[in-house]
Amino acid sequence: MGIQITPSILNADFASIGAEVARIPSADWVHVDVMDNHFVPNLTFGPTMVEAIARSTGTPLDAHLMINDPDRHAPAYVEAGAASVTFHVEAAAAPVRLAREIRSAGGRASMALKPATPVEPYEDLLPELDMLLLMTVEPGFGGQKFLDLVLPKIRRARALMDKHGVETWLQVDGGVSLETIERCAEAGADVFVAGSAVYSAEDPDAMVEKLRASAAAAQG
Ligand SMILES: O=C(CO)[C@@H](O)[C@H](O)COP(=O)(O)O
Repeated sequence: MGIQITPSILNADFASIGAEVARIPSADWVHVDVMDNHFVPNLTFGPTMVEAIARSTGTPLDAHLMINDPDRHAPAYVEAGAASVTFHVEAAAAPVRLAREIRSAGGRASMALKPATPVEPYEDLLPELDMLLLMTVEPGFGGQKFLDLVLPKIRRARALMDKHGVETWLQVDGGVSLETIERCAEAGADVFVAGSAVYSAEDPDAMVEKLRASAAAAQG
């Protein structure tokens, strides 16, 4: 599978979202941040917008649900066209059932952990997941500073994945840039969300390629 770069459109121009997505043809995924103003103090969009973005691009969508009650709402995002759906374990009532529902609806099931949520209690869930997302900022906003304190957790998550021999991808999200991506890759992450680093670059697509090269170099 190798390194994958998934630009977040949170800091893109929402008035021209189709054109903004078209600026990053080298992206492996497009990361869409769904926020409900309850689980996080910010509000973005719901399945209707995800459906419109999915129609506008051939690049698969990676929907990150920062919402309460994902048990009820997550399957709608698979129906809207997201190929991968991430729910937060802090918000899910029944994460195993939810991961299975996402998979049976045809999506890749992914679970996210906020920076202070430990990974060890969820070790046995890894085979149920296609991806584990470790947040490297507190969720809610783009453009925040990368939290180095998450690096040991990335290493521990990678060790648990190796121990269980699972194919689960390990994603990081928040403050990922040319300055921080190498540290994440060295620690064992293989899927990288980058929002402001991509959309504040003069050439967003060239930045996607630079990020990929940097992560690949760090992994050797
Ligand atoms: O989920 C989130 C924020 O909660 C992220 O996807 C950010 O949108 C990433 O933006 P940068 O930190 O890369 O600017």
